[in-house]
Amino acid sequence: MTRAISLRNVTKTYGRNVRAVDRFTLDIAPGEFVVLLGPSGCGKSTVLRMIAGLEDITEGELLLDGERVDGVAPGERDMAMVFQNFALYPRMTNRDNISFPLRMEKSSEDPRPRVEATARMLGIEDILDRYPSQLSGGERQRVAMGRAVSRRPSCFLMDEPLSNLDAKLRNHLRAEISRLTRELGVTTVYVTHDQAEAMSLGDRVAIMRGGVLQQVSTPRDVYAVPANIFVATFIGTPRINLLEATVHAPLDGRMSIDLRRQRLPLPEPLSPDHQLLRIQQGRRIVVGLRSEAVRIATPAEARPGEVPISGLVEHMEYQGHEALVHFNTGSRPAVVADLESPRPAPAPRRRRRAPGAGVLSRWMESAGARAGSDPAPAMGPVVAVDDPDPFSRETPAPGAGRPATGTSDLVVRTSPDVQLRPGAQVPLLVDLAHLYVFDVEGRRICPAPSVLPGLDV
Ligand SMILES: Nc1ncnc2c1ncn2[C@@H]1O[C@H](COP(=O)(O)OP(=O)(O)OP(=O)(O)O)[C@@H](O)[C@H]1O
Repeated sequence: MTRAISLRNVTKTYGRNVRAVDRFTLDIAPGEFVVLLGPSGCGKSTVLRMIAGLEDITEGELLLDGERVDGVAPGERDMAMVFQNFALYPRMTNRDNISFPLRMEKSSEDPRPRVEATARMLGIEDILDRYPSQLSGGERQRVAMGRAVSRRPSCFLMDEPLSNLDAKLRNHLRAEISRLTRELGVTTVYVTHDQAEAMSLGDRVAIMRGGVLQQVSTPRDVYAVPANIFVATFIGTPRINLLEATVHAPLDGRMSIDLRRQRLPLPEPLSPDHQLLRIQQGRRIVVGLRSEAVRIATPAEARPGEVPISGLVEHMEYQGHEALVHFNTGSRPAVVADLESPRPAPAPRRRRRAPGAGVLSRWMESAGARAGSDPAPAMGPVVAVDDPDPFSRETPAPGAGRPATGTSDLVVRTSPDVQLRPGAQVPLLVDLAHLYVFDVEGRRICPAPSVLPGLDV
C-alpha cells in the first residue's frame, strides 16, 4: 500500500517568535517522490517531522489518504524514517537491526525470508552477520534503509540520508534510492539542501525559504520556469548570472534592456513576454542569464534571437569537461541573500497597504497567501544588490550568492580547449530566448507568469 499526503496551510511555531513553517500547502500523490529542498534552517525537517507525527502542528491540517491524523501516534502512521546519522543499534547484528521492526510487529510471519529479500535488494547479503561498527558509512546507511524497507511501509520519510557520505558513495546510493523507491512504488518525502540531489531524485521538488514554500514543480520546471529569483539562484550550477538593469522603451525606437555599460536590444517584433516589459520602464529590474544563454562568438555568427555584447576576461576555471569564463561586462551584479546561511524564520509581519496602492500591490499581498499554489511565488525580501541603495532590501550575508571574484559579473560556459588570457576583450552573444527578468521583489516577470496581476479574477 502507498498513500496520499496532504498538508493544508500548515504552520509550526516554536515559542512566540520562531515560525519554522509558515502556511505550507502541498498535496503528494500515492507513489510520488517529492523532495523538500532549501538552505539550512528553512523548515524542511520540521515539515518531515510533522508528517511523521514527531512534531505537533500549530495550525493547519495534515491528511493521510484524505483523513486527518492529528491524534494518530507516529507508530500508527505506517511510515518509515531514514535519517542522516544511520541510527542503528550497535549491539545488534545487521540482520537483527533489519528484522527488529518486524519482530516488534509481533506478527506470526517468519521474518527471515523478508530480511533476506531486503538484503538482496540492497546488495548487503554478505554483511548481515556483522555489527554496525564493522561497516563503512555507505554499508551502514544501506542497513538503515534495509530496516526501513523490510517493514514494507506505506511511506518513506528520508532526512538527508546521504549527507554523511563521501561524494562518490552519495552518487551511488542516490541511484539506488531512486531505483528502490520506484520498484517499491512507495510514496517518498526526501529532505535535502543539495539541489543536484533534489533534481536527480524527485518527481517534484518543493523549494522552501524561511519556512515558506516558494515553488513546487518538476525538476525541469523549477529550472526552466523558476517562480522567483530565489528559486532561479538556488537551482542550477553554475549559478544563474544576475545583473541589475533597467528597461529602455522609447516611443519611437527599439526597446532594450540597459545593463549600465551595454544594452540588449529586444528583437522585433516584440514577443508577448518582451512587450510586457514596457511597463517596467523607469523601474530597476534584475536580469537573469544562465551560463548556457551566453556564448563566445562574434556578431557575424549571431543566430536569430541572439544579440551581441562584449566582456573582459577576468579569469578562467578549468573543470575538465568544460571551462567557466568569468567576464566583466561593466554591469552591476545582484545577489540573493539567505541562499546558504541559516536564517531563523521571522515573526509574521503584516504588510500595510499604502494609500491608493493599486492592483499590483494587492496581487503581491494575495500571492503571499497563495504561496503553495504554483506558480505564485512567496513574497518577502529577496534581492540584495551589492551596493547600499533604495533597491537593496537587506545586506547580503558574507558569501551569499556567487562569490565576488574581482569585478566579474558574468560566467559563461565554454569548451575546455578554449584559451583566453585575462584582460582580453571577447565578443559574446546573448540568446534572448533564455532571458529571465525579475522585479524588485524578486518575482519572475519574464517569461511572464501564467497568472497576471488583475487578470486572475
Ligand atoms: N525545537 C525547536 N525549538 C526552537 N526552534 C526550532 C526547534 N526546531 C527547529 N527550530 C528552528 O526552526 C527552523 C527550521 O528548522 P529545521 O530543522 O526544520 O530546518 P531545516 O531546513 O531542516 O535545516 P537543516 O537543513 O539545517 O537541517 C530553524 O530556524 C530552527 O532553528
